[in-house]
Amino acid sequence: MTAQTLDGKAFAAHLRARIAAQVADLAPRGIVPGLAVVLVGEDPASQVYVRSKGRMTREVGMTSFEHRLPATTDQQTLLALIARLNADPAVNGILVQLPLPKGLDEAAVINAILPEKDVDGFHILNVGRLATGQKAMVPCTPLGCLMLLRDHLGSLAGRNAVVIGRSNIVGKPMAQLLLRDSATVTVAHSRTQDLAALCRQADILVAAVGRAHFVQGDWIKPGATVIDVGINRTEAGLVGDVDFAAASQIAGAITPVPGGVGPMTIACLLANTLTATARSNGLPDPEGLTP
Ligand SMILES: Nc1nc2c(c(=O)[nH]1)N[C@@H](CN(C=O)c1ccc(C(=O)N[C@@H](CCC(=O)O)C(=O)O)cc1)CN2
Repeated sequence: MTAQTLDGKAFAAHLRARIAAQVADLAPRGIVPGLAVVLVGEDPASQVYVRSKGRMTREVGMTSFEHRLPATTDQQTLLALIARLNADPAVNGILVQLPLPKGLDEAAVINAILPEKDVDGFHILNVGRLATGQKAMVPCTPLGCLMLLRDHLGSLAGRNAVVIGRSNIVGKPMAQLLLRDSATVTVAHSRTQDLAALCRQADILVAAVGRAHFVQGDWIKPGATVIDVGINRTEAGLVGDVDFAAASQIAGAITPVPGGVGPMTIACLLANTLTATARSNGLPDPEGLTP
């Protein structure tokens, strides 16, 4: 069997076009969504992601505000910038690019963002709202995974889902979203016993471990849908957490790396910015952009 490739790049392009149309619909009301991205330090990958975020924000007709601070920035300076962005009515969404340089308190910085402007969905209030089924801002990467899964499978109800990885950015919110869609969810991690056997029971397998080709072909249940969140830079280029060549012989569908989940992350950031803008203006949530 050769798995269907779930083309995140094409899906994300389509999603951005829909967002652009909804942004254009807001213009007659004098509403232009604004997204502020804060980058501290010079991490090369983060610089690439922030550049792409700025470009795509402008492409869908939103206003992009970029704040680049040196790696030596102290906590107080960063918090002062966030306070200014919180108070700025032109800014509907605020994102602090992660990881932050050592010495800065990531949790304190994230929790300083107004929850309604927290387009990353990392603020403790949004985490709690998602976990309790309330209206939340939802983290972009898991939201993108959910969109791909729903598009491919339709209903996720009753399906066995295994999420490998328990990070706050991907693993935990992914598990919450799958639960919300009535999947039966197991979160696996470095201490999980017989991970291969567990994965072989998964109708949906989400790999978010950050280790190149960690998930092997014979871990996959025949016909399963495999979502690879990993982005690992190796001598052979960019690869995922799943051995794509081997897994695609057994899976029913699989996301590639690059071109799978990655592009969905930025498209969902724009979706969240539009959602934040709509909510702050007392408008209904935009069509098809929230879980
Ligand atoms: N504040 C945040 N920080 C980080 C997040 C996040 O969601 N919020 N996620 C990642 C990085 N990230 C966005 O910030 C991101 C990662 C990957 C891609 C992407 O399109 N990847 C491409 C490959 C691009 C490349 O060559 O590196 C792909 O997979 O096809 C977009 C955004 C950590 N930080």
